[in-house]
Amino acid sequence: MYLPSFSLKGKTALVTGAGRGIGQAIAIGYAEAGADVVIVSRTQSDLEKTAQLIESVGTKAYLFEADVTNKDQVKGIFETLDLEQINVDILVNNAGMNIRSKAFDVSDEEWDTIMHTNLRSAFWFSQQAGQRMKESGGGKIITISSVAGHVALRTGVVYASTKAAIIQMTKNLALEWGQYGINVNSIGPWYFKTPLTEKLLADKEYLQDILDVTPQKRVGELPDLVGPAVFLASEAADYVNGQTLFVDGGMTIQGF
Ligand SMILES: NC(=O)C1=CN([C@@H]2O[C@H](COP(=O)(O)OP(=O)(O)OC[C@H]3O[C@@H](n4cnc5c(N)ncnc54)[C@H](O)[C@@H]3O)[C@@H](O)[C@H]2O)C=CC1
Ligand SMILES: C[C@H](O)[C@@H]1OC(=O)[C@H](O)[C@@H]1O
Repeated sequence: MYLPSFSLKGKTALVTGAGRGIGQAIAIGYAEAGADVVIVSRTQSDLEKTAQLIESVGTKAYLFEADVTNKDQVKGIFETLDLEQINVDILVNNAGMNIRSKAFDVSDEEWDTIMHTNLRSAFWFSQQAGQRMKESGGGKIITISSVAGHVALRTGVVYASTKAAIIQMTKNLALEWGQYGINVNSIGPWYFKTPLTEKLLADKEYLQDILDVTPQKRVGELPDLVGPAVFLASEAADYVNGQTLFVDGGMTIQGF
């Protein structure tokens, strides 16, 4: 038999920023693939909506209203999961944000907010989940990067730097943790319509600029991202480690 399983039945996934957008889509997609899902975000009402959608599919949702830039709250999530004997088999570091300032205008506060939200929080969650995965024999860690970590975009140098750092952090964690049966990979999306990008994508000229550099001539639809996220979380990707999978309609190979 050659076809490995793409099912997540019997697994528990933790998804940060699962209250809306890409994180919510991945959380629901994981539930559709059979996983129970620990969902983390700052907004309880968003979490409750996602939980309802997960439970309508028939798996369990565990809600944590938390700020991923607060280390005590991050540690507290894992301490609670330990007490409830809930093992995280799959971690998706998705929470992220952007302030699209020009380089000359970036303030120290903006630098800190973007770096802490996008990069440091992913490292903290990876440390917490990775330690437990090492003890339990393995697991999957997936961090959401961006094409902005691979090619230069006009959407801000700090954000791009966090996304490039995620790509390298993914390689280094895979190097250290592969021996424990932990697969550490990253997904690099191009534009997908979410609250983060809605306003930009509503601007017809901006959207045309995007399509002009996208071989598939469309922005991503959330199922386009959930498929790769399920693949990387499943047994089908057991020998994929340290990689970044760009889900971009061909944008990163666009030449002229
Ligand atoms: N939408 C897009 O076109 C692209 C998005 N991405 C990345 O995908 C990820 C998700 O993006 P979207 O769903 O579009 O964004 P979004 O803004 O729609 O959702 C982000 C989620 O993260 C949560 N979050 C933000 N800061 C947080 C904090 N400090 N603590 C807890 N939760 C926090 C928000 O509450 C929200 O639920 C981000 O890492 C983003 O950089 C990457 C490439 C393209
Ligand atoms: C594609 C990028 O990750 C995305 O584009 C935006 O405008 C967002 O702020 C992100 O940078």
